Amino acid sequence: MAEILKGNVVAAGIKEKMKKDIEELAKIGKVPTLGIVRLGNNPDDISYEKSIIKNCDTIGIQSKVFERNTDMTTEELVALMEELNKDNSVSGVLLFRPLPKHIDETKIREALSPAKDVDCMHPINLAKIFEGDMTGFGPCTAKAALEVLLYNEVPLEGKNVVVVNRSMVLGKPLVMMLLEKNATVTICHSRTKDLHEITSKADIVVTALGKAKFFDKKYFNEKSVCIDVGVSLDSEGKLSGDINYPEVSEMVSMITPVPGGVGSVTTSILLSHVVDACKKM
Ligand SMILES: Nc1nc(=O)c2c([nH]1)NC[C@@H]1CN(c3ccc(C(=O)N[C@@H](CCC(=O)O)C(=O)O)cc3)C=[N+]21
Repeated sequence: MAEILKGNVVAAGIKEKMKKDIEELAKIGKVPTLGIVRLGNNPDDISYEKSIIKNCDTIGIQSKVFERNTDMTTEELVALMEELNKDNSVSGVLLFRPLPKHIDETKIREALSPAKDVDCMHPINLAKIFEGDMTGFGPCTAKAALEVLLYNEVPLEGKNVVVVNRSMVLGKPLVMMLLEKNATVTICHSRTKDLHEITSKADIVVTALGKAKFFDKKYFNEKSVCIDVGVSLDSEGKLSGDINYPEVSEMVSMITPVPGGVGSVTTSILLSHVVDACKKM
């Protein structure tokens, strides 16, 4: 049986530090506030939003949801970002991605002020990650996957890590963060041939496909450390990760569950960024 790497213990440490900061801010009349921009009703956006609002409420951070239709234009979304930049009652902004195909993501990324960019979509903040500077706002999901590995003292130096995701939200920045820890990294994606041949030879596999229960036993070995970042609904409508959990957890050495794994850490990291953004305002 694999060791189950739960997110709540990792998140608890992050929240503890945050609470002290929120108390200090309250003394000077400041309440950290997150603006959430959501286009449409993607299940993984909704799942993240629920987790964010629940955590904001318990920890004393304000959240404001800006819900818009998926047919919104690039210009309208740029205008919303500019409005939020000027809004002194908003400390940080999260825009759910991927965006609808007709939206020009480049323009949107540049529209948000880097100081409010708590999920690292502005090119300036991303560039820092690619230069090996981990001091700014990194992408929350990528940071969460790394935090789970660090908290559980999984060795990274010289290890083979395969990341199945090539997005700017997760795969590409995570690979840069792992390089900083001296891991040997491989990115796989939808056109990768014989994916299981590559993942089953790795020490650590990070999955983020958004295909419920896609990865079965043949993708892993007995020593595999499995970090499941996928969030989607299975055929019964239940929240599920990319990994066929019951089957795979019998075989590998460590695995994160969904829900209750990386997701809960992602939320805490996002909120800690909101607190940091508020401190600098
Ligand atoms: N710009 C951007 N950054 C993201 O980081 C991002 C995004 N867009 N789009 C959507 C995906 C999805 N995602 C989740 C994070 C946490 C949970 C989470 O905390 N889930 C809870 C369960 C919540 C429930 O029960 O519904 C858990 O895993 O325990 C879920 C999903 C981040 N994403």
